[in-house]
Amino acid sequence: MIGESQEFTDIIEMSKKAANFTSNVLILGESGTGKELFARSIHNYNKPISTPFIAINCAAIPESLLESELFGYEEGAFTGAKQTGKPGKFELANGGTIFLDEIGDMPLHLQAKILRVLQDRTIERIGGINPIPINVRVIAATNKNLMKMVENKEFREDLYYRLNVFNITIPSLRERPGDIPLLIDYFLDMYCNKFGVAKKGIEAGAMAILINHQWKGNIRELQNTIEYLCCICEDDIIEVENVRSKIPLNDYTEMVIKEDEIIEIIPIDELEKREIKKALDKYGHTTVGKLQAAQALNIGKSTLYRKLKEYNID
Ligand SMILES: Nc1ncnc2c1ncn2[C@@H]1O[C@H](COP(=O)(O)OP(=O)(O)OP(=O)(O)O)[C@@H](O)[C@H]1O
Repeated sequence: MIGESQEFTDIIEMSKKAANFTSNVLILGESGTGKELFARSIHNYNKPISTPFIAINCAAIPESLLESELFGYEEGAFTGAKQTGKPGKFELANGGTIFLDEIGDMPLHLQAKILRVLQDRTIERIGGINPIPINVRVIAATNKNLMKMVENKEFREDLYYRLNVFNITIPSLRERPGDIPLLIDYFLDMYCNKFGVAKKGIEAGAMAILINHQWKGNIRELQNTIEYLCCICEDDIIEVENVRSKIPLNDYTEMVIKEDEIIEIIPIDELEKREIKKALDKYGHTTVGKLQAAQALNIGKSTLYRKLKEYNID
């Protein structure tokens, strides 16, 4: 997990605390901020590898199937039910963690059922008659404003408080721009390694655009951008032009790049070489031209000849 900003280290500390208990955790944050990564990390911390972690995306499953996915069903519970019945995600997560992703999309009638599971610590398969005891920790996540949903009666208040024992609110990337260079370095390493090329560097201007971009898709968008840059940049250094092909400049980044160009530092020998070439272009490469060039540069003729040799000019 990459990040050194105060905002990030604070939630890492909170996650470590949560990981030491089996209390429920609610992870909030915009899309792509790392909610699933946090959920998996909280689950994995200090636990045997065999402890189950079962994830379900409540927004990706049609409402009609969600109930049977969560709670399972008994043989012949409904038309199309498998002969043998099927355990639900809660049962599969027994002894471990169920990760309810996009909990804000959970229909109200299923919210009531989940609340019952958390209170009674038992589940009932659809069509089943015997409650099955379960011991599961719930980690739920959403990018919706759950508190507002509670106010609007779209999310059950009692379930909200049951889930919100530990609250991890992940700040957006815009709120912690200091972490962007670290993440860029991490993803450059990852993708250059994956594509079997030497690790690429990044020009200061290109870095300025990336740091100042709005990153509405957060770390996921940054990750995809770095993957793209590793693919299209054929040189060792990712330049402004490469980044511009993906991220349009805004007024601010345009200004930052201009400033960067203005204060570009040129090594002294490079500067000397450029000025000598300029003088020779002006006066010509003849003996007389070289004499005039040396005078214009305010150096002796023999110094000019020495430098021509040193810089391999002429
Ligand atoms: N701190 C981090 N360090 C390194 N990689 C990260 C970090 N946070 C997130 N990522 C990476 O960013 C991508 C998106 O993360 P993840 O899927 O956990 O976000 P999410 O908030 O669950 O997204 P969504 O809301 O869309 O489900 C993943 O590839 C994840 O590995």
